[in-house]
Amino acid sequence: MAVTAVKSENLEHAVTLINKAATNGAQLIILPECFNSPYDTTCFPKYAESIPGPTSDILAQTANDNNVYIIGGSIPEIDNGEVYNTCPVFSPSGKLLTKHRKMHLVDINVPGKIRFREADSLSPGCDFTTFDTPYCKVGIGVCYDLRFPELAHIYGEMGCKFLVYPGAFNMTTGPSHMEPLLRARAVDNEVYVALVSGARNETASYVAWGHSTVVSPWGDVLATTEHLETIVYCDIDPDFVDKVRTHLPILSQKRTDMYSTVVKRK
Ligand SMILES: NC(=O)CC(=O)C(=O)O
Repeated sequence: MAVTAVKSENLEHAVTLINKAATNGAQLIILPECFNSPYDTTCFPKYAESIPGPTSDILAQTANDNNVYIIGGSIPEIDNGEVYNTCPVFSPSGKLLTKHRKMHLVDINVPGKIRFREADSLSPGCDFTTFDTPYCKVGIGVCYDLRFPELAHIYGEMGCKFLVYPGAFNMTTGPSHMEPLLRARAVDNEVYVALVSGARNETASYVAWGHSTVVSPWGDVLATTEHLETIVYCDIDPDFVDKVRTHLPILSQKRTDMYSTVVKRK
């Protein structure tokens, strides 16, 4: 999705795209990171709103109108004076099922290329976020969360077969890192993984890499795109997760007598 600086335009446009995807048969629809605001630390406090709030009300109504799940990308959320980068999730009846506040905030400095520090205006989330669908359990991260294998592993342990990351990789990290990270999380945990990005806008302060992609539990790229706005469609087969796990039972072959991933806070 191409995102502009005008929130109302972004919301209207998101609804148009969701309606189109649903008309074409999508049952679970994912928006990109920061779909109602520029991805810019100076914008987050200005665009921030509560959840539930105006943006989440529109997504709830749109989910209900189309009878689809919506993973609402992310929006700057304000709560008790703190601003979070938050992904709200809606059921086909328009119920807010859960929300994921980006747990790992971007703090990168590649000299001469990119310096970006979300903590300049955001606070980190402290919750693991999953929800059930009739198809499978889904785990949510937001963009930089993809870089942390422990989170994906914990979601796998919680029973998720599909991990979804609304994201906005950039022109420095995206070309080298995004697809390998998606494929690694998929193969490590034998799950489907999707990252949904905003379209590239060369005039924005943060230029997104784009390339929204879905990867199978076997590590194959099932669907992807370039950097312009489009809708990427993909069929997910939760039974294929079981098949891969039977053929390559690595998850039960871990040497948990020697190491483990421990959840310290629920
Ligand atoms: N925008 C992000 O959260 C992540 C990113 O750009 C990167 O990990 O690189």
